[in-house]
Amino acid sequence: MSKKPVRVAVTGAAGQIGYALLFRIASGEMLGKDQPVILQLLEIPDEKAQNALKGVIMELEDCAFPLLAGIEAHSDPLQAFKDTDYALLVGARPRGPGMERADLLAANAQIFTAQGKALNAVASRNVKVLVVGNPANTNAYIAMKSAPDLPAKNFTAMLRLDHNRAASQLAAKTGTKVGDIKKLTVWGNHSPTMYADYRFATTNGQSIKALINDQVWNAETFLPTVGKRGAAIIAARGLSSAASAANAAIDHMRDWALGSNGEWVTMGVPSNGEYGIPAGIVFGFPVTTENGEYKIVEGLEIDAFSQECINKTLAELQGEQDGVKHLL
Ligand SMILES: NC(=O)C1=CN([C@@H]2O[C@H](COP(=O)(O)OP(=O)(O)OC[C@H]3O[C@@H](n4cnc5c(N)ncnc54)[C@H](O)[C@@H]3O)[C@@H](O)[C@H]2O)C=CC1
Ligand SMILES: O=C([O-])CC(=O)C(=O)O
Repeated sequence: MSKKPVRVAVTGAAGQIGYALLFRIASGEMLGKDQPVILQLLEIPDEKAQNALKGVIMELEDCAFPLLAGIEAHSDPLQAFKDTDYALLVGARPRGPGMERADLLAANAQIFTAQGKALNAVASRNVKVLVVGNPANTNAYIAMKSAPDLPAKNFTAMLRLDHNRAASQLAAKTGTKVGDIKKLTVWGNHSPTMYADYRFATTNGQSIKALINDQVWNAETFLPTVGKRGAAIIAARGLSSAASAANAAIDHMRDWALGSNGEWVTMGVPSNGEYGIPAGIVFGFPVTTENGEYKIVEGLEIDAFSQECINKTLAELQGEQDGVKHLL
């Protein structure tokens, strides 16, 4: 018997990430080739954005995806999030000329407060939320705080692009295949302060740290390359990462929904105090996933260098959280 369709809400659906994301969700790459989906798409109530969304919907129709059981276009989050099982919050206010970080935080705080409240009011009580729009960790924190009737653990932020970027750099450095890399993680904020940590990672069962054996490369080449990769893409393309961001969103949601088969993946999730990260902070952690739930990998040793990196990214997140405190 065929499965009942699930509802997938995507915000910023007419944007660049949306264009790289929707077709893959509709073809079954996120939730499985046997799972029908209804897409509930949200864009701002602006003629140009709504027209662009119509065009994307026409293209989705023209793909004749057998798993696509319905498509809706909305400009109101209370409609877009109705009964939704999955919510990918991609749309966010980009930084404009002369805008300071605090202005960006305030503009996005408004968006994610409203969307958190709407999820709280109308989404499935088990909705799984992924925040992609930047600043992703803090936006996820705002949405979570604005949705007190939903489980906090259902609000997550996207660190998977950083994880995938790190895996790719390590595969190149060790001359091995990216698919052979296990037990990699990225701690902290989705920003240049994130700490990509390969101390536990293996490739074909061999320790990557032992293979590379070069802390100067780690500190002076690897970490800045992964941390500044978003800026490098913008410099090269004139636009920020879109296909790779959409790919990471698919990876994040697929693993959360369908399981990681015991492998570590990185998710930004609210801390329960693990590794000394204050409860509630949405932080990149190593997790394993099973039966639609994630579990933080605990008990890893944190050495002095790693602690310093974790403290730095935590301090940045706490600064962001302080910057929006008065709005929550
Ligand atoms: N977490 C991560 O790893 C990454 C995050 N990003 C972030 O993802 C976000 C989206 O990126 P792009 O698709 O390239 O941007 P984009 O500007 O091409 O598209 C964003 C879309 O969101 C819409 N939007 C804005 N506010 C909205 C709201 N309140 N409700 C619904 N829709 C809204 C806009 O109309 C626009 O169509 C940006 O914040 C970007 O910085 C990008 C790459 C990686
Ligand atoms: O850097 C940006 O603006 C987009 C982003 O988050 C990334 O590519 O990691």
